[in-house]
Amino acid sequence: MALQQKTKVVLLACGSFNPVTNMHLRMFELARDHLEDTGKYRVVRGIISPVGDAYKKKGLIEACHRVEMAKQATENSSWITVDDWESQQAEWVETAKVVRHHHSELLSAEQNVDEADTVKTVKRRRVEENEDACSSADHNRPGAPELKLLCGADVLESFSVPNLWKPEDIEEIVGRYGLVCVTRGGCDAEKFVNQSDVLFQHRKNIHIVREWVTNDISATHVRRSLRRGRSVRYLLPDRVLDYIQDRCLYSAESEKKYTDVILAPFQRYTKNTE
Ligand SMILES: Nc1ncnc2c1ncn2[C@@H]1O[C@H](COP(=O)(O)OP(=O)(O)OP(=O)(O)O)[C@@H](O)[C@H]1O
Ligand SMILES: NC(=O)c1ccc[n+]([C@@H]2O[C@H](COP(=O)(O)O)[C@@H](O)[C@H]2O)c1
Repeated sequence: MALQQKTKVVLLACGSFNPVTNMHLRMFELARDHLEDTGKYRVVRGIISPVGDAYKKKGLIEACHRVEMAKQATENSSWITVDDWESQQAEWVETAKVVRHHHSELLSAEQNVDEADTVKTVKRRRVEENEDACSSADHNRPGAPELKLLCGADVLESFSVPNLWKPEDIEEIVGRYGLVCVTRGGCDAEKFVNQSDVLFQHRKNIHIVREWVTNDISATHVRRSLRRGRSVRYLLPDRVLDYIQDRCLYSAESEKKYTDVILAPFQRYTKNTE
């Protein structure tokens, strides 16, 4: 009974995943525990959405590899999946648009279930018409799942970087969908929310998840260690490490990619404000 009243949540993480690390996976587990501890939510799915190549971040290797590594990393997870829609778009896609896309996918999936259920329910009603009223609880459908953006505190703090995010996108993400933010060394997420009027206004929709074990595994650190021939075992799943080593994916050469190229959001917003 109580389980049915909980709001279903799908967590969406957008990022480079260059490459996916154990911390990316842990971020999902921490967020799920945190939301479910409130007693209000049931986290039903996690989605990793690697950014497309057009994001042009320094050292970003091809999306097909980043997607494949994320798939290998989540192979044993019962609830974290990888979606390549964003990575396949020719242009860089704003995160608010990615969230909108996944939200509408969720709603249509839910609608399909509803339609199938309506047919079943009509048939079943004919059989159950004379049955005890208590059995009608069986027809209650839980609401559509909510989609929340999952990120680290560095992404939250990047909201204040000029020309990186559109204010209306931030408002839409925190106001309409919601944000789950995992603390990260060097960032003070609570303070940041308190100092921003728009974030403070939507603070009930911003869930800050504290990672008590300081864990600053970063993809940058992994790439740097790989270039230097240092071990990165246990910082990322073994399958991902094998995938990288089999293809020599990260090198001094790959790190030079997009050097001196302006990051897609800066390019877009700087142009638009001229
Ligand atoms: N150690 C960490 N703690 C909390 N959040 C993290 C951590 N590592 C990554 N994240 C979050 O995971 C998401 C995707 O991250 P991303 O792919 O940019 O990884 P990254 O390690 O920050 O990458 P890079 O080092 O290349 O900048 C982001 O929301 C980021 O904040
Ligand atoms: N305006 C925006 O929507 C905006 C700006 C900067 C980064 N992002 C996203 O945040 C993520 C950040 O990834 P990195 O931390 O690897 O740069 C990416 O998915 C990127 O698309 C979105």
